[in-house]
Amino acid sequence: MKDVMTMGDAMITFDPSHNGPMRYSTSFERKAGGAEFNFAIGCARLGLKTGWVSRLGNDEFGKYIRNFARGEGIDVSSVKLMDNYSTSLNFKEILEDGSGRTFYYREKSPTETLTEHTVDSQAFRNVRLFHVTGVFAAISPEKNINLMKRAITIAKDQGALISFDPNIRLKLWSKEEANYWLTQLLPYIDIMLTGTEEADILLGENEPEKIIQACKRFGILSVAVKKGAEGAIAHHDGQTLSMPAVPPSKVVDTVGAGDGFDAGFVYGLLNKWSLKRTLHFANTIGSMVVSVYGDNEGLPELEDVQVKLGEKEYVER
Ligand SMILES: O=C(O)C(=O)C[C@H](O)[C@H](O)COP(=O)(O)O
Repeated sequence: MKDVMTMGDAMITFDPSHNGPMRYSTSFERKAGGAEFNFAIGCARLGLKTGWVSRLGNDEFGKYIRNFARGEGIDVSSVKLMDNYSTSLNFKEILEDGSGRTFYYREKSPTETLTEHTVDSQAFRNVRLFHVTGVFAAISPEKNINLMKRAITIAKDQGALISFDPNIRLKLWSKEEANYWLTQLLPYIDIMLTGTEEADILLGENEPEKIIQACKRFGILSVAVKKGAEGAIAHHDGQTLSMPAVPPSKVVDTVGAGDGFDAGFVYGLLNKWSLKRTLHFANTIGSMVVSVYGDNEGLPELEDVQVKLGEKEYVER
């Protein structure tokens, strides 16, 4: 039995060695990223038994990403390296305030080869939670929405919860396309993890209370609305709670905070924590991610969060 399963593309992420406009960035650090991949790392570091379904290029970068995931303790038995495909790339621009832009080179993603017929359907059985996001959907909308529906149905039939982060990337598709395809997934979703702008595209609502009500109309009973530095509002078990963000020690790179929040939120729900504890835990992880460079380098292990929350002592030497 796995705690968590996810499916999606991963990329080599090039982080600039200096902040500022990308056109002046002359050196980069080679790392790895991708929404579902970051989520899987976040879950695995918290101690959840995690699996990831993907396709990477049969190249040096694909081997690096697969080894990286394996090193994090993620089950990569459903990650295959494909001949004639190159691993996707992503160059990051980071501005002075930690915000930035991404530049994708992923026109022919190896996950194109992942179909209803080639996917290992066994991967979705016996999992407590299956996490999907709009990034994977955006890569090949028609094929991937069908694949996601099929995988979700397998997981759900065996009792899994389905969590969903719209992760709408307007460099990959338009608002209209995102709305058309992603709304098809909503009737299957149990846990919605969204930002307000994404919710506006998806549900036509950008106020947390209205987002929660709109989700309910699709049968989505657990909702977290992420508002970055303003904190988050969540609804679960009939209770709605708003909590401020946990102030980070510094903000150097905001990418990956949402994925980290998602991992923390599902961790709390899987452990049947109170909504208050779950939301504070997820906010804490988000704040830890933004104070470290990289999409997933700041994702903490469980012990790191416990130290941050004052639940455990940090012993220096
Ligand atoms: O896979 C993609 O296309 C991505 O955009 C990867 C991003 O690194 C993460 O998805 C970060 O997303 P946030 O956690 O919302 O900052």
